[in-house]
Amino acid sequence: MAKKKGGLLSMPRSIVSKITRPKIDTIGEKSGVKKMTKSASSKHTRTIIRALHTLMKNKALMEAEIQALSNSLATIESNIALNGGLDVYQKASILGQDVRRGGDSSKILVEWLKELNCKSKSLSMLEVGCLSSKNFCSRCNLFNKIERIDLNSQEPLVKQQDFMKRPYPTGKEEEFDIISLSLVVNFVPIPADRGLMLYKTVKFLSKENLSDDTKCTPCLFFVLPLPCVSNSRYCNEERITQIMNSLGYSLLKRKQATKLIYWLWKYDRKPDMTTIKDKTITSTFKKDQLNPGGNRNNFHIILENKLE
Ligand SMILES: C[S@@+](CC[C@H](N)C(=O)[O-])C[C@H]1O[C@@H](n2cnc3c(N)ncnc32)[C@H](O)[C@@H]1O
Repeated sequence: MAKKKGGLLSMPRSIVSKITRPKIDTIGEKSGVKKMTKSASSKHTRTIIRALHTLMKNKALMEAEIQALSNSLATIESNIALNGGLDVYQKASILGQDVRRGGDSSKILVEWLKELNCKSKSLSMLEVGCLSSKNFCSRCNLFNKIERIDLNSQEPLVKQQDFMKRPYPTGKEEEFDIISLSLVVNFVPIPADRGLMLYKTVKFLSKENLSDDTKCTPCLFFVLPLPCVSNSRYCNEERITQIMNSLGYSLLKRKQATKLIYWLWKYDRKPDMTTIKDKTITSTFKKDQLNPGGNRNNFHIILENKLE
């Protein structure tokens, strides 16, 4: 449940707040159980007994909390299953694409690539969160290689793979000119994982043309539902720009539609010039209240200092 390992740090705060520390930490250690003799004072024995009571009370509290959390988890899981899970969600997304935005988002990517004179026909792309191998970019003749992945593949041309667990490239042939993250980052439930996902994109991009202003690759096509930046307490477009800049990206194209926002970001800084050095980024982005107020959502992206 909690990420940090070790002692109280790993417990939910609700539990920790109810836990009282016994005066001695561990029964049976130096404090005297083993050495206890008839001569032990009654004060000393009372301390040991009280400590054990406290530990047992803490244990019972924790077990009750774990049971409650496990019940809540089971309810959430059964609700997900009742709604058909990811599979039904994806089928609804495929059906919903045309109605929602007059075609799939890759149409905008292709328009932009053409506008930017990216007509090489030899581009490679990694499409993360791919629902269909028949979308616009698959029919546009700009790409000579498209690798499509999804957590739950809907067809054989889409590989079932979690981008977060994809091994990093070991050579140029495993890198891509373009990565597409269309409506995927908002799908990731944990804000720090959203940041990690964006960070990981740079690992998979080709480093060729990095500082060549005349080229539009390597680049990232990034799409979010508009309310993620227009109506979130903790995120706005400026924050997205800061995060992307800190990762070495500069904005090439932007389009705001009624429900979605699209960006094309060029990865244009040599690794030694970026803010990422030795797996540490100098700028960190936390859950800062940027737009306080009611009727707002809580979408945000956390970019942590230390990255894998
Ligand atoms: C809302 S759909 C978007 C699909 C499509 N890209 C679009 O723009 O319509 C989000 C998809 O992202 C996929 N996804 C989320 N996290 C992922 C990850 N870590 N690796 C691969 N796919 C992921 C989900 O399985 C889901 O199919």
